[in-house]
Amino acid sequence: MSPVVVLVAPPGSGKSTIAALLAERLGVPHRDTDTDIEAGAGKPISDIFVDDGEPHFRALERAAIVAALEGSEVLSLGGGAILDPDTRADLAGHNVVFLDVSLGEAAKRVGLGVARPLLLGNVRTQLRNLMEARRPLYAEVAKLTVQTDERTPDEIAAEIVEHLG
Ligand SMILES: Nc1ncnc2c1ncn2[C@@H]1O[C@H](COP(=O)(O)OP(=O)(O)O)[C@@H](O)[C@H]1O
Ligand SMILES: O=C(O)C1=C[C@@H](OP(=O)(O)O)[C@@H](O)[C@H](O)C1
Ligand SMILES: [Mg+2]
Repeated sequence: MSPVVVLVAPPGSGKSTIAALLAERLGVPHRDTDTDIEAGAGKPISDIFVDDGEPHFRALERAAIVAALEGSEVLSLGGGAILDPDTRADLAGHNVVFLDVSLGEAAKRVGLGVARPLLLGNVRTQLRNLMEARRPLYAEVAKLTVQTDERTPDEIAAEIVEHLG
């Protein structure tokens, strides 16, 4: 088995939102590795970062991805999933879509909450650094890139469904 489609991209691009919509349209379940990690750890990602540190979160994330790639859902990953070279290699055989987003739009969408611990402090600066460093990695794993600025989640989901045939 293999996921119907796997969404990768920076925080605020809309991975979790678009994956849920896609799943609804395609009549298959939605799976989000961040949700799986939180369920397994019994606490939110922000607490995992504070209590156990980022390396521990990345280890949980890697395990969640290995398990999810065995499934057949619409899959949304966390923004940093592609930092792991083994994950990038594993994604090679999958239907991976990169949801592209500008810095300004991503910053607007994530807001100032504590749910994304890597963005704490100056959200815009953190996001810019992270997007610059990761852009080549998203592009490397993606079979399709979809622009999300000034488009509704419904429009984006429709474009992806069209490409899936
Ligand atoms: N195309 C879009 N236009 C406007 N807002 C969006 C769009 N896609 C997602 N959002 C909003 O942006 C925020 C982040 O979306 P989310 O799906 O959590 O992103 P990710 O999982 O990539 O971090 C949510 O509040 C969501 O409703
Ligand atoms: O970019 C990252 O490294 C992260 C993105 C988050 O997911 P979203 O991209 O869904 O916000 C979440 O996995 C964690 O806070 C780390
Ligand atoms: Mg998400």
